[in-house]
Amino acid sequence: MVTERGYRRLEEQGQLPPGPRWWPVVGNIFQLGWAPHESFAKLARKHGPIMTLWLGSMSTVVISSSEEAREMFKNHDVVLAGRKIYEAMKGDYGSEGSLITSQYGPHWRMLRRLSTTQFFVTSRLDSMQTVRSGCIDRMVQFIQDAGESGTKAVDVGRFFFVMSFNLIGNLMFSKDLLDPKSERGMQFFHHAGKVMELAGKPNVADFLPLLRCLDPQGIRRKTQFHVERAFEIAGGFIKERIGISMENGYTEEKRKDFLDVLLEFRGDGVEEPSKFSSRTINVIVFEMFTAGTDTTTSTLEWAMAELLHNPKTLNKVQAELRSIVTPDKKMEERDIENLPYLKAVIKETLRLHPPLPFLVPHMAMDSCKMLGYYIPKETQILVNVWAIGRDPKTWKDPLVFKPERFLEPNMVDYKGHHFEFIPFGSGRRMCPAVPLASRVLPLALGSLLHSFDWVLADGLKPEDMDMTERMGITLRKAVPLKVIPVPYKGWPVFGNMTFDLGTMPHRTLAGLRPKYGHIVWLNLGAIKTMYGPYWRILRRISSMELLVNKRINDTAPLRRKCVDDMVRWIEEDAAAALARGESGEVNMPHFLFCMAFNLVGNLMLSRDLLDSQSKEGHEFFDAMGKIMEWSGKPNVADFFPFLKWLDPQGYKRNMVRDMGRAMNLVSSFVEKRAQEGQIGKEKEMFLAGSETTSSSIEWGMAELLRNPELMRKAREELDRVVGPNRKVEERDMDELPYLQAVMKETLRLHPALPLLVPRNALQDTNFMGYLIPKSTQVLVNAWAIGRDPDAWEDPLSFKPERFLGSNIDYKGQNFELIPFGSGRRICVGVSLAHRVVHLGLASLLHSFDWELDSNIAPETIDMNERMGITLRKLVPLKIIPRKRIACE
Ligand code: HEM
Repeated sequence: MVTERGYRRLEEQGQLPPGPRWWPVVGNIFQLGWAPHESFAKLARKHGPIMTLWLGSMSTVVISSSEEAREMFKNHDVVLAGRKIYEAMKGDYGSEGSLITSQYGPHWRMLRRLSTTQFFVTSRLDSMQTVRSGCIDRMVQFIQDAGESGTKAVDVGRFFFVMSFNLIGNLMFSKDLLDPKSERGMQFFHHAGKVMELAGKPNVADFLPLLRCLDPQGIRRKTQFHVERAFEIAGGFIKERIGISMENGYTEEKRKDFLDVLLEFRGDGVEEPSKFSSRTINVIVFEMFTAGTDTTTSTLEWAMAELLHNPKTLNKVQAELRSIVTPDKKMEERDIENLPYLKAVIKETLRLHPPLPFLVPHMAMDSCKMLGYYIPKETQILVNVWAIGRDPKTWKDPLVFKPERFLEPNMVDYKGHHFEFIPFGSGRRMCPAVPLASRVLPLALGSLLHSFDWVLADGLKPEDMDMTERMGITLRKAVPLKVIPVPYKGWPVFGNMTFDLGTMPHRTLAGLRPKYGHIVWLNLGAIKTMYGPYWRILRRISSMELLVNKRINDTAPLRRKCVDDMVRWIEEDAAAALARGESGEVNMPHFLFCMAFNLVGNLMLSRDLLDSQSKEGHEFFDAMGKIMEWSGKPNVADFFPFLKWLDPQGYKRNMVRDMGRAMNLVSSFVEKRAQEGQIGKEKEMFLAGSETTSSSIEWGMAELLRNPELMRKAREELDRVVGPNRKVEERDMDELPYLQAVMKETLRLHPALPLLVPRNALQDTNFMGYLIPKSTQVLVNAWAIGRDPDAWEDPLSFKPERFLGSNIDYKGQNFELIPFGSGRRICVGVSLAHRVVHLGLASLLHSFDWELDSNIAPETIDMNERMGITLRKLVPLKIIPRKRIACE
């Protein structure tokens, strides 16, 4: 065997892996620092990914890159499968019964086989599923009680610890140890906790053999004391269990726990004992607690901390969860496979915060050669998985918490084959409990994210969170995470839903953007369409084939006629009002709507349908106004199908009535004037096409009236191009860039369909790194996009000039301006609408001077919006037309 002095000579000769200079006696101990994983990573940058350190007299090789780890586990796994036993682990109880601390050999093999074939085997884990979900349910309940319904901060780490402890307790003895009623359980918890605390303390006796017998910090003595107490208690549980099983005998139906497995074990009596002594059982039991609780707790606490530190990610993982597990249900283990993002969150947590940053220290069972270096027998081997998980050579933006990286196809997992990500180790000594951890970690985290919304305590901002690490038995968060759990009630709470939407959904949704980013997930209940039947109407028009270009070109004279009619009606209406001694104000939306409606009627049926003076015209307009009112109110029955027949707010009744009125009128026009029998979709087309065009012209007029200087410019351009002696024609449009800019600016600020027409995801889609599950309704907030300060300078000002000399238009190619949508489902009426809005607005400006009532100053024109079928002006624009001499 090589002596210590011998090792050092070998190092000097360059046969041992290189390393920093060491001091006599203490070696490199002073370079350990408070965060050895970090200090070692720093040293490795200088001395290489396989490096020798002297911890006192303990020669240590540190592996710090995936390539070196691959070499170790692939080619030297057996010889490096020993365990370095620390002082605290040594005791009278020895390492005889322990899987973690036993050296590689027959005893270890027997225990390991027991673990993999009995404890963590799928069939046993499946049969104990209810045990796990029970522990997690109790944790949710404890947190709910402690959080006092969303007002009080809780230390989540403590709850995770209790849950993991009880979980192991149940796996071992079918017993909740941490039950206030079980005093012995609480004592066991106390002593086990102390042992873990002591094991995490650096012990000088490990590094300086001379001091070993002195046990200078008393760590060994104290550890032994607590281990003994814990063993006594566990021994009591075991005895009781043996008593019970003698009394009752085991029946086949009884679910076996780990203790049953240990008690029933019968070995060959040669390489393995014929049966386990109670001491061995005690050691194995105790070891499961030490191995399982702190690792699970630390991972879950870090996962929560990272999510709160990255609210968008939190939002995203909750969205995924709540789309897969409805709020009235509990998350179950079988849901995990449908929650790829949640699994990715767990992996990303383990990448950045492996609970055992050096694995459990390995030891060379014999001397060997690795990567050309000599590794003497009994060298301690530390694999710095913390540094490997943050290696910039392997990981892009290694310090950023980005679960998306694990969503890519063929991405790595932690099963020990991808050496860039080995939080559970690899090879023979790899953690045997991976199958258990893969179930518990996502279930525990997912259940908490599903049951509660989480708010940081004391108004702490995510970016101000302290994310420092503290090294104990595992790598924990230095400052315990304090968060307020707000019970999540999901969509059955109507208040929540109404808040989500409001009567101005585009504004509400835009308001969520600063907090949640550009893609926001909302759970709007069970339905797929947000505004019930009206959106469906609009959706249909976009798939109709009626608006083909050729037809539009051929029908220019019809539009001209409809616009002329409008001008004439306005003139007559104003004259009649003046004759009645009124101011001559006309209700613009009424005439605009009639114009647009007739236009569609003419296009489709070659008939005028409305006459502004007719009784039907007024009745129709009134019904339309009512529909707008009803459709502007969110209807709970649209979100909750089971409420449909109740029609709780009576909206549906009213809507059906008014919709019926409008539809009947349309049908009667159609039948009367066109003698057409079956008209289905076309009826809807009338409403949708008329609404969008007329509301756009109304907004354009309103904006120009508010900005007289802009009105003057638009007028000047018209006078110059068209002149006083003829009407505006569609062919003039190319010569009217300012008018076009006015219309673009109007559609930017006031898109008629602010959320476009909702789309449905036809299949699960990965969209910009987010999972959009099949059937999700996708709303594009064109209104918010048009007002985005990142895309538009001074976005809230009406400035047509911004479009002069620019190529931006609304044909679906410039995504900052998409009032008609884009892509396959872009409004099929875009060319028609383009012509109608320009012709309509131009004719109105060219035919009349417009005056406001003398009490109203331009800048005080009410520009509030109202959401109906389209986004209308809340207060209908009423203005006085004065026929322009120029237009005679
Ligand atoms: C987040 C959860 C967990 C992580 C990250 C983790 C990680 C690890 C690591 C890194 C090792 C050492 C591998 C090596 O030395 O090469 C290990 C070993 C071990 N783990 Fe886990 N573990 C977790 C949960 C558990 C649980 C829940 C249990 C038991 C209930 C458990 C039982 C063990 C045992 C018995 C060993 C020793 C294996 C041996 O030496 O052969 N672990 N674990």
